[in-house]
Amino acid sequence: MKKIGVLTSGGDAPGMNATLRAVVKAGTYHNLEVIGIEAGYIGLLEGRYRNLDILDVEEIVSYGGTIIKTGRTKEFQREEGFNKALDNIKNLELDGLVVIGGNGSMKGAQKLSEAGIKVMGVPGTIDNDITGTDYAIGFDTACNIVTETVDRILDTATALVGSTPRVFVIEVMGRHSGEIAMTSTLAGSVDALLIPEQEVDYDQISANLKRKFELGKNYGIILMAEGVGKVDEISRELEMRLGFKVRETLLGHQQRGGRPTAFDRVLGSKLGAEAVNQLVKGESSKMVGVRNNVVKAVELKVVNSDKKKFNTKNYELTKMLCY
Ligand SMILES: Nc1ncnc2c1ncn2[C@@H]1O[C@H](COP(=O)(O)OP(=O)(O)O)[C@@H](O)[C@H]1O
Ligand SMILES: O=P(O)(O)OC[C@H]1O[C@](O)(COP(=O)(O)O)[C@@H](O)[C@@H]1O
Repeated sequence: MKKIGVLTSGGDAPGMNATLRAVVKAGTYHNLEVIGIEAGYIGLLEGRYRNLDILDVEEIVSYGGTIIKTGRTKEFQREEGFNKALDNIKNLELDGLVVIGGNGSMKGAQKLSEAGIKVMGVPGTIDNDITGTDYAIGFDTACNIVTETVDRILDTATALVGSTPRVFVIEVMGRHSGEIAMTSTLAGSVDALLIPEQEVDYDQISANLKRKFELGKNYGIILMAEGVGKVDEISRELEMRLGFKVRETLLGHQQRGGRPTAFDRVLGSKLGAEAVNQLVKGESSKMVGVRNNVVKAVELKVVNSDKKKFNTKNYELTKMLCY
């Protein structure tokens, strides 16, 4: 093995740069040339790439985003585009490819491996919705940003006394996954959680809030994942039941920016280096992940065959903490 490629794909996630640094460092350590492919599968289609050496990545461990850019492209999923990508991998004479990304990216990685390319996946998505790993790179940073937002809203919620209680609904990312909202509910002072994995019961939420208001609490904080609906519509539903104005916060892409937490830097460093170690050992068609604090490689076909198991224990705990 002489030359490997690396790309970041799908939604960017804080910690992708720490992962890239580890890939380049581990590759260089193993005497490999490392090629950074730009903008995910777009770079494979368009032949956009550059050499990465240790000086390119020396300082990036603390940066958000990804220095080689990420991207989404439907063309890669079509036969013609996919074949173009395969030709470019062959022209580049890559002996292996590290794909850092989310669920869609892992599906693309599996297709490449089925076409004979030696591929190793690394889970990178703030959504933490990938089977085969307890944590994906970026999730911890996103949860910290959401937790800080809840703390800030809590300060203003508790400071101002009005004629009616003040209720705040915060929409966080997660089209298909409530992981960010659920974990941040465990971390902050939250009264209700709305996630796409569970049916939303507006009556139960407003009854719980009213019970707390009767106890003397004069505010409420609700976290909802974007997969449940729009924050303004959810707020109107709650207003109808509560009988007063509900305030909305749409957190958006702030959750994907800024410096990665130490957790995400360490995770990215471990998984990036392990992806290269696995390729050097001759392994392929796998994704490196962390299970019970141990770094392990899982077959991509297992990763892609199942939706990540919902953490029922965490959900039960949120019900108690929100009560
Ligand atoms: N089923 C698939 N087969 C092949 N490639 C895919 C598939 N799904 C997604 N991809 C590729 O992976 C890219 C990233 O996927 P996407 O779902 O947008 O992000 P993420 O990897 O973060 O989940 C897509 O733009 C597409 O090029
Ligand atoms: O940046 P975009 O294209 O608006 O995408 C937003 C989506 O990307 C994410 O931040 C990350 O999703 P992926 O990692 O699966 O791409 C989602 O939470 C969010 O719904």
